[in-house]
Amino acid sequence: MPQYKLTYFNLRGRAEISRYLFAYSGKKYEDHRIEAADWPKIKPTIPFGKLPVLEVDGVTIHQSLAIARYLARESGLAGQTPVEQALVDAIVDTIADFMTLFPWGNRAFDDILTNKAPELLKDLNTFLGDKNWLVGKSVTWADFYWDVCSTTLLSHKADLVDNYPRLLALKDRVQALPAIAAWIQKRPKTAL
Ligand SMILES: N[C@@H](CCC(=O)N[C@@H](CS)C(=O)NCC(=O)O)C(=O)O
Repeated sequence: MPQYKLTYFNLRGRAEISRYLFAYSGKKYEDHRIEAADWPKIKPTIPFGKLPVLEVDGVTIHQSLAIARYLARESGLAGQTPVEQALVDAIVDTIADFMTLFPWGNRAFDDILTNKAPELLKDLNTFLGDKNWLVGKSVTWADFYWDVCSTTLLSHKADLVDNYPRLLALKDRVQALPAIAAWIQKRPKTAL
């Protein structure tokens, strides 16, 4: 079993999708959380100077979605066929595009949630339809990514998904997976 070390700030943020994947797969890893005050001295030691990074037996992988995709492939959560894998990636990229709209900490945040989120939610809801999972017949990391990102969005606007009970039910389904439920219970409580 490789030695894994995931380094990020003490936030859910861009590392939480990988923490879900570790939790679900049961793989042991070091959940290394650095203090924001220590970042300036750590940054020059990190390839490409951004977090998260995942060290796998001494190899450092950067970019949160590359890390998560790698973990998902390792655990059979990346889709069962090449087409499913492409659809999983497309859904993740769609949600990621939306998340990158946010100037975090800026007042425009509320405008985006009110004016831009409905388009994404409508399309995701249509894509989900009456299926249990976004892609294929079993859970994938696209379902995890929806749960992780929407949890952050809902912490800013609690009624954001109220018009989409199937998307809310999908969150419940993800959070009811025993390994995910156990992780949510024990993870450090952070605002983001
Ligand atoms: N696309 C990259 C973005 C990485 C990124 O912007 N990370 C932020 C934290 S969420 C960071 O390291 N900020 C500190 C800095 O840029 O010095 C990813 O998904 O990993």
